[in-house]
Amino acid sequence: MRKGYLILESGELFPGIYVGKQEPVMGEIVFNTSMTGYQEIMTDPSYAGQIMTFCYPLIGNYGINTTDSEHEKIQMQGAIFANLCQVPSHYQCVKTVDQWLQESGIPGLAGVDTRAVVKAVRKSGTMKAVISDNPDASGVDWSRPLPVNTVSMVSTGHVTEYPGEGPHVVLIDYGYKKSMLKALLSEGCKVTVVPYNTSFQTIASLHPAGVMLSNGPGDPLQLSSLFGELKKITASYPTLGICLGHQLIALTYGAKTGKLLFGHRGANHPVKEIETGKVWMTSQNHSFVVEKSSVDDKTFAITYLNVNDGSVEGLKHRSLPIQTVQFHPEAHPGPDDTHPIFKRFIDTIKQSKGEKSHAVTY
Ligand SMILES: NC(=O)CC[C@H](N)C(=O)O
Repeated sequence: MRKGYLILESGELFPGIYVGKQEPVMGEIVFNTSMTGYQEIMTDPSYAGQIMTFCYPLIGNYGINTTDSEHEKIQMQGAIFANLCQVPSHYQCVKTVDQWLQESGIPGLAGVDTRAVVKAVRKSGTMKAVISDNPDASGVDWSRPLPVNTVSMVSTGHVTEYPGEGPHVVLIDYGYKKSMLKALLSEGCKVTVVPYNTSFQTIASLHPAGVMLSNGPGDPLQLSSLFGELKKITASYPTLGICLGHQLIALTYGAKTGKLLFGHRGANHPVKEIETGKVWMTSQNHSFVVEKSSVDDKTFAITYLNVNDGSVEGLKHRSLPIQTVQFHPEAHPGPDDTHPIFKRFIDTIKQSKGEKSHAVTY
């Protein structure tokens, strides 16, 4: 057992035991309050560049299986645990979290007072942090920048087609989670996954019936050079934007985004659907939000609001078939929850088929 330390840029130091790859790493410290789903969280490309603090005190008790990953590999820079179970029990378990971290070359710390870490992050906000075997914080170079072009690090480099009998959806990959693809395929869609910087012309040549903009890591403004193409794409096809996709659509149509102090990450974030007054429990994972005051009422209707802090959780374009959600409908923390958002998107595609009203020629 080797001692390791989590050092926050604000100066706090938290001791623990090194797990996974025992080497130093720097990232942005965040926390997630979910009680289960650690395999999905660790492989979600939206966490690229971040060190994740798991709030739930016991992680790893059902091990790692071959089916639940959201991507082929672990995406986070590092992981912080209170108790990390080394003897998991589940009929599908193939390895422990520690073994998986080691194989993947990702450092982690176990035995950490994660409640204290969360309190520090809630006070000072998400910030740089390091995992190291050296408790002397004076040696850390905090001026070292964290990567900003994180989407290009996780997006695919090629076009992949998944067959289906239903409407053809082009999924723009900013770091998509497999559950998103699965949700579309389960509705019978044919899906073509394309790289994050695919042009309008290339997408048009695929003749989609609808377009989906995925989740992804980092600040949505890293992709500001793509807003022109995104405007042509979203003005031409029924569009669904999820999380980063939602933020990109808002920015493309003139709204602004800002950064929350410590983000929303967990599986029980209450969101109110404005039209019905119904409250959904949602899975969330984001730092950035669309600023409510920047949403032009003539362009968008706000469709969902966060019950805890009133932040914008969804938009619907007033004249184009564009809908967006900040939360993750594919990650339904209960049995079905917000999956109907995909059904609604497919209904919109079916209704729009043949209609020329929104088609734009460039
Ligand atoms: N899950 C996501 O798509 C996250 C979006 C963005 N990277 C944020 O942190 O706000």
